[in-house]
Amino acid sequence: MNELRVGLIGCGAIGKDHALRIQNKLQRARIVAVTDVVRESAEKVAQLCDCTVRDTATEIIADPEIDAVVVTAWDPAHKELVLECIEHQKFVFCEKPLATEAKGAEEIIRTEMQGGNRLVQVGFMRRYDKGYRQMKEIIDGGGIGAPLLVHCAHRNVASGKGVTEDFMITQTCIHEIDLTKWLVDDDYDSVRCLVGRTSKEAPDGLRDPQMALIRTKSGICIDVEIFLNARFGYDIQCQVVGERGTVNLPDPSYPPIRTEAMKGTQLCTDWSIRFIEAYDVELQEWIDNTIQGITAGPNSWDGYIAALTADLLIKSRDEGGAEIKLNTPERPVFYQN
Ligand SMILES: NC(=O)c1ccc[n+]([C@@H]2O[C@H](COP(=O)([O-])OP(=O)(O)OC[C@H]3O[C@@H](n4cnc5c(N)ncnc54)[C@H](O)[C@@H]3O)[C@@H](O)[C@H]2O)c1
Ligand SMILES: O[C@H]1[C@H](O)[C@@H](O)[C@H](O)[C@@H](O)[C@H]1O
Repeated sequence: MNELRVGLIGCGAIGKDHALRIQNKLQRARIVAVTDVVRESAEKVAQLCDCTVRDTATEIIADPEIDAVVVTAWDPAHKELVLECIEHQKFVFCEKPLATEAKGAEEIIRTEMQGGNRLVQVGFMRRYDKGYRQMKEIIDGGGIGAPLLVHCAHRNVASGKGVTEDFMITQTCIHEIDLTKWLVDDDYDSVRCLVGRTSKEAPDGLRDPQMALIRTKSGICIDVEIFLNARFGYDIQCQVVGERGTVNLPDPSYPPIRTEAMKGTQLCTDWSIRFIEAYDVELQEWIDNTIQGITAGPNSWDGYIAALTADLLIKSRDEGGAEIKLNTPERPVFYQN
């Protein structure tokens, strides 16, 4: 196969971005069809990509002329769409989270293993970001000694419409849940989630910010600030403290400006720009691997462990911040890269 024929399900913000990057920017793939429960959204993207619109997701997944599927529908739809892809033995790139609860992700790994072929990649794109990759290289090379602590902040300008407290964990913190495990190469042992004073900027019913605390099996302590209504910018921070030094995630580079007795640099205001290069690298690698019939990158097992961790963070938060043990199951050989 020289070119991957891709069908995309969910034509909202990231669906449109991914469709356009596959169509115009990346190599060896083409969007052939899109769908969305809101037909107008699919039509807009189809027009931009010069491809067809299908009435249902099944018409994409079951089409023998489509080699692989990109799922960019909203979180609660992921599980069923991925299961349907597995049923048709179709390669699928699913945006995070793989499922909104661990039991959904568990069903996916069971079905995928029964089918005998690894087909799923989960959109944990931070692993493809240059800054995080540089940090990992330094940590793995022993550049700061053994990691002891990880400090993360995940700040959005504003919570989107309909965002719930559970989404703060399953949709936002899920990035750090996957990322820090990968960064320090350790499994999680226990979690806590604390809620303190809520910002007046947060909408009613959303206790924002929240703080996730995770301890790994080797004893590394990780804190993650989740702040959806931080207002000042889209600000992603990460620092790993080791026995002999620290390493920080570099901020995106912008020219320093001096004006009106102030100096500074611009800040991003959303994820689509902050991680634009990571999305490009992630999807290009997915395309290249899929053409060869390989799945690499974050797989369903990573999606499952992330969902399990998220479930327990929510439970801890709802129980007033109690520490909860994880008892992570061993990664099956099937899911070892
Ligand atoms: N990796 C990242 O950094 C990143 C960034 C943004 C969004 N996401 C994830 O991507 C997904 C989409 O996010 P978004 O910001 O584009 O949201 P969005 O609300 O802008 O778009 C979601 C689209 O999916 C459609 N949809 C919902 N259920 C559907 C179904 N069953 N079949 C077909 N279409 C369906 C909606 O009509 C909407 O057009 C979410 O799961 C989100 O968590 C990931
Ligand atoms: O909080 C948002 C995150 O910062 C983004 O990276 C996306 O994952 C988006 O879906 C979340 O709502």
